[in-house]
Amino acid sequence: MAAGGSAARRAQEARLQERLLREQWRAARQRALRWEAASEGERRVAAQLLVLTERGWRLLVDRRWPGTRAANVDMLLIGPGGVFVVDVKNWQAAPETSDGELRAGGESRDEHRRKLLAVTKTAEGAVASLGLSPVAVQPVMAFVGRQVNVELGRIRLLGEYEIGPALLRERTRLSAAQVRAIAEHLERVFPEYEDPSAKRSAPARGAPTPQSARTPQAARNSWPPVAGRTGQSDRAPARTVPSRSRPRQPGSEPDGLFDLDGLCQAALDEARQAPIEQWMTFLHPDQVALVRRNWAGPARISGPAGTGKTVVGLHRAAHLARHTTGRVLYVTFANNLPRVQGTFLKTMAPAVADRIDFRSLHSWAQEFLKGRGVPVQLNKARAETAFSFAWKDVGRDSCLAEIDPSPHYWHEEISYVIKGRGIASFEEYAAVARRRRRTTLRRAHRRAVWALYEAYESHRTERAVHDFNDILSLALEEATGAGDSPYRAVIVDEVQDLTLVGVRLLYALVGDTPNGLLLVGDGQQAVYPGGFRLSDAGVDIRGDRGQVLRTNYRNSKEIVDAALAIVAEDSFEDIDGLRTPGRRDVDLTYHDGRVHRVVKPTAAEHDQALVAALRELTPQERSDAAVLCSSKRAIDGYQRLLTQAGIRVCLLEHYDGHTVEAVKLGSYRRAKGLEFKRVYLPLHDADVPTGPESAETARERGELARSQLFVAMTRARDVLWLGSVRPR
Ligand SMILES: Nc1ncnc2c1ncn2[C@@H]1O[C@H](COP(=O)(O)OP(=O)(O)OP(=O)(O)O)[C@@H](O)[C@H]1O
Repeated sequence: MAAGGSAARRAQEARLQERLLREQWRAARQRALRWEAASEGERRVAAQLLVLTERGWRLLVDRRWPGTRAANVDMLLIGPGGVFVVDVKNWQAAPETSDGELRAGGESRDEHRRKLLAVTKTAEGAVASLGLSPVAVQPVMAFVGRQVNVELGRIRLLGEYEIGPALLRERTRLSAAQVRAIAEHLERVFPEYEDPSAKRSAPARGAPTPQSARTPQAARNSWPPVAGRTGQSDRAPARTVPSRSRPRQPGSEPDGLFDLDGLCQAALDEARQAPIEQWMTFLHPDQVALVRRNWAGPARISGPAGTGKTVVGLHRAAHLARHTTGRVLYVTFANNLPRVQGTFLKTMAPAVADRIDFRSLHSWAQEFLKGRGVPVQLNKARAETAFSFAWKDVGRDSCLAEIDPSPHYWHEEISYVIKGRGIASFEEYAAVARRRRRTTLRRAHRRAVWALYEAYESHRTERAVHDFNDILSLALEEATGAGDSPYRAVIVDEVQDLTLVGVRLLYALVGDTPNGLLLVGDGQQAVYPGGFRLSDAGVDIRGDRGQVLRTNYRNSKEIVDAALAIVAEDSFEDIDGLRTPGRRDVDLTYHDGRVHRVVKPTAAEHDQALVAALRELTPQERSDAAVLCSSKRAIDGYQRLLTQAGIRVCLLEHYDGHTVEAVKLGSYRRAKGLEFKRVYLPLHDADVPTGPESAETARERGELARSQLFVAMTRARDVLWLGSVRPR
């Protein structure tokens, strides 16, 4: 559509929004004015919130705080944006926040903050029993006659006129059915309050029941949330900031009760926002229990693909940030995943997002070293040159070439076994169990590898450069015994992809402190060579500190079966040392996904079929689709092909979790931890050996290729497109 056309459409939408809001506002105002059951302050705030009930929200007013004899909760508001516990304040003096404390008129009012947090906890407990994540429950203090919009820890302080727009602007977390179910549950848990000292007057006839201001179904449904595009949260990052509260300017309030402009703007913002993924809010009660569990030391969550490990990890991060004052590090091996996870967490738990660092291990280690004044000269290309020289000098003509003439295998041996494990002497290397390495190396071979390693180190230091392993080793040295860790807790996602030195480094940051280290991952999804056992790192996980998730929430049986068929013969050793068969049992909950196999006689026809399949999709469907490839060359080729075909592409390395109207394109490895409604794997079987491999190194490479393909296949929720070329 032309720019002018879309501007006209937007203006028309805005006019329509405004007209409908005006009608809803008039209806709500009439009801609020007739409603005599509440105090003046509550009535004024409720008047603001009643307009939300026209848009699918449910308002419970003046409820008894369960477990107390006489305490009440002013309001519980349940809507598409989540559950809000609202405490109304009609104070003479403006609220102030300083050093995390609530004050007014120069005096501490912190008991009000503590009470609101306590009652919020009760509400969290109530919704947790429905499988709703506690992070969806937010405490709000509403100030009558004030203009204020600040945060005090996780509490939002909002003025009478800000509260409606602010809550309306919240992203959609709950469906209409969920809102209904939660409201009904909370209505039971928080019964109507009866003031023991004075009975309040009943509402006027014809007015809605004040304790549960419901609207007729038709009216509530007249404003279903509209799926929009931006996916951006426009809330400021959560922090405690000085109060900017000031009395409302006379004349700035339209008609005394409502800020119609604010509501209109909020409604438009809401319409532009994409619906939040359901999974960010909902957890199974078993998952809620893990999120809240108190662990006396390091803990681990494992389980097959799609079983909610990351979801639990993210909620756990939010939970820890909420219940401690320190920072939380959420770390993975891959570069792009932390950006995506950070975006999800910000939407899910904005109040604590600024206390959780989402980082890839190497970028974090580099920054850590920089902060400590340790010079780092990371240079991948020059380090690789150093290895090429070393191979030429001492590798190429050694006994290693008999096992595998490709320098690549021996480069991996140095990276993942010697340097990845921090091995410092030949004797140590000679004795080490080379986890997940298939070749049998006799002492003479190990000597040759060690000579190659020493030559590499000498060429590397001559060039004064570091490789990625050096960064981790330097950081480990720096962190060991430093005693002043910047983190209260560390959560490691996809832990199976780390090297032993990487795990030791993260362990050094928090040690055995309670709730300090949480390792999340699945050995079957290892996409890098080599490996380690937790015991090698000295991490002791015992009893209930090792948890296994078994319900796959992502893939249908057809997709899981196709993926498991690839790795069925590959048993694997996980980081606890347990050997597990490739074909694992998993409980399935999702039934709609299907596998679409496309076999063509030539590469050109195969690629045409891919383009045709992508062209069939609507723009919305394309933004939920990913084309994944096993090599960089294939990615470059498909990027050209799709772009020429007029299909917009977003490389996975640029994807940050916000919705983009483009097909995602990237490698199997970069797709780790992500998921898409449609996954397209062109030439998926081209590089994957299926028969028995004779050479040990080929066997190892085959296993790794199958693991990577397995990871790529299990990213698919609704459609898994598998392309192959088989000449006739
Ligand atoms: N209790 C739940 N109810 C519904 N969906 C859920 C639940 N828990 C997780 N999910 C969904 O299941 C999918 C997989 O979750 P998640 O990515 O956390 O799994 P994972 O175990 O980390 O997967 P992988 O190891 O394959 O990366 C996500 O779409 C998530 O939203």
